Amino acid sequence: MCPHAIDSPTEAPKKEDCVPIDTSSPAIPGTNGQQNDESNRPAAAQPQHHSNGQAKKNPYGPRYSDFLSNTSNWSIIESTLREGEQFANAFFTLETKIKIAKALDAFGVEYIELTSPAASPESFNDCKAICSLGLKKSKILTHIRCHMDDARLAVETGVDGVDVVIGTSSFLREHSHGKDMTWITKQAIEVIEFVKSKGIEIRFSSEDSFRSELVDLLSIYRTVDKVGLNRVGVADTVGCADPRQVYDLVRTLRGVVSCDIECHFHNDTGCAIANAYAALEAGATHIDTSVLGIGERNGITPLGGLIARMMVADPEYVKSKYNLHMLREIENLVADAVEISVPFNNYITGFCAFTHKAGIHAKAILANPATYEILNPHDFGMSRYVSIGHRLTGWNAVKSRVEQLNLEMNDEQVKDATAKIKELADVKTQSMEDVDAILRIYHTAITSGELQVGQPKVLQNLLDKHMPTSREQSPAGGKREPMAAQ
Ligand SMILES: CC(=O)SCCNC(=O)CCNC(=O)[C@H](O)C(C)(C)COP(=O)(O)OP(=O)(O)OC[C@H]1O[C@@H](n2cnc3c(N)ncnc32)[C@H](O)[C@@H]1OP(=O)(O)O
Ligand SMILES: O=C(O)CCC(=O)C(=O)O
Ligand SMILES: [Zn+2]
Repeated sequence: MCPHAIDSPTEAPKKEDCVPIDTSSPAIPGTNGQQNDESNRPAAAQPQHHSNGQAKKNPYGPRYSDFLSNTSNWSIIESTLREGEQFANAFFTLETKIKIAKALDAFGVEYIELTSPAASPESFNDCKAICSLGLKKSKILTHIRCHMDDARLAVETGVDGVDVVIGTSSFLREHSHGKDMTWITKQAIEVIEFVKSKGIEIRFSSEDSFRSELVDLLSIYRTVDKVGLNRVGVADTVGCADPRQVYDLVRTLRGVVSCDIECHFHNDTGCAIANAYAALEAGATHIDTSVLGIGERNGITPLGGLIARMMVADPEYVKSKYNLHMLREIENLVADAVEISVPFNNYITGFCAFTHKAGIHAKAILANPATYEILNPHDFGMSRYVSIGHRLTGWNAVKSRVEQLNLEMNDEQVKDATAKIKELADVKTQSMEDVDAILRIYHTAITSGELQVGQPKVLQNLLDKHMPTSREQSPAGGKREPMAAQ
């Protein structure tokens, strides 16, 4: 963790306290060796097949009634280097911006949005420098006010497109720029015509769309669409919208404009990913993201969270477009740059995103990972873990470890050893090393005849002799829950 982290870190993960089940774990009985067999994953993550060989429909994909849905046809406008720069802790040097831009390009985002060149001389220079990188996949956009001075600067930088924004809600019309809809419309047309005349892409967006009058929104969007532009944007600037409101507005807008529709969602009330999904269902074409969701206040739709959601809707489409194994690297890069930790519960890459703990879950996961996983960690270069050294463990999970350790034990013996692990874990969580030692001591004693099934006291004496720390209290009096995996 970086020294100036503003996140309150949870306890460091302990990968060694878990059983990695991706690599060599043998099957548990009665499961036909399927614990790592991803072909067993249901339609949520891959199409299933009828006996006639035809692919079954993904139950999480669009339904026939979703004729507007673009959940299998959408693009990312990655705004870490614009919205993300508005995050309280962000300061990006040109070197860092270049690293982030190259990583996003390698990941495969369609667009990278940069801070306005009007913000400062360095912002102007950085914009030019990133445009001259010649990225392979991502087009470069910059984000400006609806103002000719900003537009002139923007086109000088060499960007592929310009994202223009102006507030249309009464809040912003009164307190931000003080202009009415007539002025906004006239100004928008002038800026759009100018940017178009330079042969680059142009998008017009209404800031604070969800607190704007619908009639104002539809009127200005219809006007700019007639003028001709690449996209119009809808922005939930204060994070007030819910998925139903988003669906309704985007569906209405889809009937009014013929250009693409971009959407931008703040996460103040926790709806940023759901709103992005609802927007795509209603016919939006582009979603704004930032890495880890960083942005003004608590940020916007996170790149990883959007990917997680869209993988469920159409895994093959997402995999075909993006280099998913890079997600963790990009998140670490940005987390370091803005001096935060990746949250423990982060989508896909959080340290426990693919760690299974409770015995009931562990048994089923070992039989078929799709039982308790809607996403496959392998798709993102991640591993799955089963945590067993705690009081919620079960004999099936312990048996899987016994087999990994190549110890010959029957089910009765495994259950007996499991009871001991649970007894000890009632006092303190057992590390993977502890669990392995208990199992080895148990195995040796049972094989030599020193121990019989159902003799917990004899077993405890053996553990006291060979593993004197086995009953030690944890510093928190045995109440501390384990951290499971990395
Ligand atoms: C919701 C969003 O995230 S929108 C994007 C936000 N991004 C930024 O603000 C980029 C960084 N900003 C900056 O560097 C500065 O604010 C600048 C360079 C854009 C402007 O700086 P200043 O000229 O000092 O003005 P200041 O920031 O105090 O106020 C904003 C000005 O822009 C005007 N304005 C605000 N929004 C818009 C808009 N969308 N279109 C046109 N003008 C606008 C305001 O009326 C105000 O003008 P004023 O100088 O006549 O009062
Ligand atoms: O340009 C846009 O569409 C969005 C601007 C923005 O960051 C916001 O409104 O929150
Ligand atoms: Zn924003």
